[in-house]
Amino acid sequence: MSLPQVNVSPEKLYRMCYASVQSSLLLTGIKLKVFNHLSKPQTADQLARVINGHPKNTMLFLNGLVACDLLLKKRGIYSNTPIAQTFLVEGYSTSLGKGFIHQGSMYGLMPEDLSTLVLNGPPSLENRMDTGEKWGHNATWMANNERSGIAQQMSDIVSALPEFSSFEKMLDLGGGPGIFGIAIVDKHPTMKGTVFDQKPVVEVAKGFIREYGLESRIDVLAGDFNKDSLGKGYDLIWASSTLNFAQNNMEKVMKKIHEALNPKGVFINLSEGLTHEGTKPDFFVFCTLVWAMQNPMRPFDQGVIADAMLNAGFKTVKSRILQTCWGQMDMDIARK
Ligand SMILES: C[S@@+](CC[C@H](N)C(=O)[O-])C[C@H]1O[C@@H](n2cnc3c(N)ncnc32)[C@H](O)[C@@H]1O
Repeated sequence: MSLPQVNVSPEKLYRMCYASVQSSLLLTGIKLKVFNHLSKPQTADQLARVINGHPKNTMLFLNGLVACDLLLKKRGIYSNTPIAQTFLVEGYSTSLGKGFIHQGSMYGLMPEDLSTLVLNGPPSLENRMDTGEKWGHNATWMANNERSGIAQQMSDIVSALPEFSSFEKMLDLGGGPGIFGIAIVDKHPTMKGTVFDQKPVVEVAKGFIREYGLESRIDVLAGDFNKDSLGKGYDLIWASSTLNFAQNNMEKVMKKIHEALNPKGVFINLSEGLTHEGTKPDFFVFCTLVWAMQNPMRPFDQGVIADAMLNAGFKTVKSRILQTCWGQMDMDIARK
């Protein structure tokens, strides 16, 4: 009897099996405030005393975080790497820890939970994520997701549009905490803006508008974009990661957007755009999988938004694929 002939390596499977260790290390580091403490370099024993931890296991845990490149270790002294220092220390406008804890609890499904979703489909309506209360609750940490790079990147792109200087009024549709709208309005000397979202969410947006001193230029409009008017007279409408909630109503909502724009107005949508029959880019396949299983909506396939824009009467649509810190995304720019 001889050993089997193996022509393919199972290494990828081992790595997938242990991938959840990395997310547990990240989330536990946030929970135990390790990154706050390691803003000041220290040994494992020193940190164990601070967090009241078991010395050997604290050292093993910190070694795991070093393997993830979130910490550095030099002669037994641990310190944050720049990515941990910028995004995982609490109390900054770029702190992402709170959001990761929330998202981790949603994505960190145990195999039995995922089997239930695969076998039984979405849970009852009470667990749905698209209620105004849930989004209102999440809007504060969502702001840090937005202002940790992507809002800056997008406002650079929008402000480089040839017609940008002529814009007088914009709408941030499904704007959440409103950071994209704030970043775009801030690039313009006079343009006014409105953040449209569900009532509990715009209440949070008001706080951020105040924080950036834009109360005289940005207001909020509470409503449901599937049912309510979006207002009118906009030169620019911006929507990011939000039209998934209009998926069953896309034709109507896109027509509303078209009507709410002034002649020659511009609608820009930023969303995931899945390709290869819904299997790429892997970042969005992974990060949308659980909510798509739990909710009625699903991630967009590439080109769906652009087609809807043309069907609603937009004259031209230009589509771009962008590398962002939220993964590869599609920007569709429609002109009326
Ligand atoms: C994923 S968040 C995106 C927020 C922000 N645009 C961004 O890119 O970070 C989706 C937003 O859509 C809003 N939303 C969902 N359904 C909506 C509806 N029917 N009417 C208005 N807003 C809605 C949610 O309240 C939430 O703020």
